[in-house]
Amino acid sequence: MARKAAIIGGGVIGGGWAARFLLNGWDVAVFDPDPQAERKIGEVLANARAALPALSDVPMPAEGKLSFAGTITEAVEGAEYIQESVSERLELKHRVFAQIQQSAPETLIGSSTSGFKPSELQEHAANPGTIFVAHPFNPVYLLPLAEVVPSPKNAARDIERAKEILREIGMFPLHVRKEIDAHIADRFLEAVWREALWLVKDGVATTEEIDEAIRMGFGLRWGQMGLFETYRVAGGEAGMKHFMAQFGPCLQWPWTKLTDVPEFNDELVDLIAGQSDAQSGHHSIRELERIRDSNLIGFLRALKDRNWGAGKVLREHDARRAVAFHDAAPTGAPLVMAQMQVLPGWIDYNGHMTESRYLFAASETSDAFLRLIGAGMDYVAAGHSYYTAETHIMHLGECKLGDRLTGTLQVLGADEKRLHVFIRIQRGDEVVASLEQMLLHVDMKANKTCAAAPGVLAKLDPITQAHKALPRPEAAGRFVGQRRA
Ligand SMILES: NC(=O)C1=CN([C@@H]2O[C@H](COP(=O)(O)OP(=O)(O)OC[C@H]3O[C@@H](n4cnc5c(N)ncnc54)[C@H](O)[C@@H]3O)[C@@H](O)[C@H]2O)C=CC1
Ligand SMILES: C[N+](C)(C)CC(=O)CC(=O)[O-]
Repeated sequence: MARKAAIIGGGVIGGGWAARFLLNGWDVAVFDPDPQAERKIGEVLANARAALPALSDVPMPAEGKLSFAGTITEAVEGAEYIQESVSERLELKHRVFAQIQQSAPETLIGSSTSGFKPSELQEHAANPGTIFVAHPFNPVYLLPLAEVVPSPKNAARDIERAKEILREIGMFPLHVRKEIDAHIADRFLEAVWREALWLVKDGVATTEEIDEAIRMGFGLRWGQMGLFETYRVAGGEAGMKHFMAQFGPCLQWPWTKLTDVPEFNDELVDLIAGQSDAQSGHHSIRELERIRDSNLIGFLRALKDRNWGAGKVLREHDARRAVAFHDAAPTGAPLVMAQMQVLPGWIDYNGHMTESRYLFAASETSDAFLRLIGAGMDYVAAGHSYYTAETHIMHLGECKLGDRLTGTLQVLGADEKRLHVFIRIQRGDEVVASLEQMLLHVDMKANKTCAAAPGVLAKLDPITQAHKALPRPEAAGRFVGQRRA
């Protein structure tokens, strides 16, 4: 029998909660008077089904059953857990809690509220001790954080049970020990939001410039080390105390319109530095720098794979250097088309780079070559592309975490429809894998081969001719299991 959660309020956030519970195997009953609620939740659920499983490396549980209740009473019947996500109006939340507790007086109720304190939510409640804050972040089905904020009226065992339920659906329940308006995260968001509104209002920056300032810089840092660990590293080997000493005086400078700041004194420095030492002191600064850099490489590669934000910048930089490199460099050698680093997610249970990542590395190499000859994303968007029809991979060496790899490409032959290449994945001068591939040029709409565009062939031909002078790789034409000479 699946466990049941009740979602009261099925908008942006309630829909996300419903998806999070459903995809983790819970049955979900939603109550929302909006006649569009079922459609809207269906759209959120479609997003979640397309996204959440991609984060899992184990099979997802069977999806729970979704139902839409006609009343709050029907929704909460038999529910083990209730999440309230109605509009951010305190009197509305009070009314909803009262309706819930008429039929479920003992069931835990998490509120998605962005800013009300639990003690405010609990006012007038028949059983205030079951109401607490469980504040999520949009999209709830992907972002794990839920700020769990109790008041003294909540029993510790109830809060621990609520936190365990949130963990079971893949969330990170951050226990906020002292209730305050907007909890922890929303206070940061509000501070940044208000400063951003001033910058736009005063004509200092546009919304786009502010977003670029975030996602090209500190946004990447905050996503993997937050604020304090980032600044600890920024303090260099002298750590947080040095950082505080250097940047403490800034608190008196007009660096923000938020002017209510704590007095900068030794007590504050010792408090911050002491907690930073307790949080991160088990790593040296150099270790933190390597962890930071490895995390940022993973983030940036993920963004590059999607050609988004800072990843778009990386792709554009590659394209510029590729053209410059190949315009200048003689094409009488295999073309160096890709550089990559073996990331933690590439390591398999044998402790080395997993086999599929060699094909990924070759794909990065061939994709870069296709961009070089004008058959990149814009060419694909116009309806033509090269599809890989055949690959022979030879695994020649083990790659380990952190190895820096290079992908080179040699054209073995080409005509208007076919592109026959030999790719080497190298660690320095060592070839750790070779891949012989045949790619076919395709009309994607007709889904059949066709001649490549004259502009593409014009860029491909000189490389093909130049590569005829290269020695044919010994492994070219081999079949699987063929004995080596
Ligand atoms: N939108 C966001 O980025 C975030 C919002 N929150 C919080 O989540 C809560 C919901 O916000 P959103 O989902 O963004 O708002 P929303 O406007 O998308 O959804 C609110 C839903 O409540 C429904 N509703 C209104 N009265 C109701 C009632 N008596 N019974 C049941 N449903 C009722 C509405 O029909 C609507 O579908 C708010 O407390 C908000 O502060 C929390 C985190 C992020
Ligand atoms: C803007 N906001 C206050 C609704 C933001 C949140 O509450 C959390 C989030 O998802 O950013």
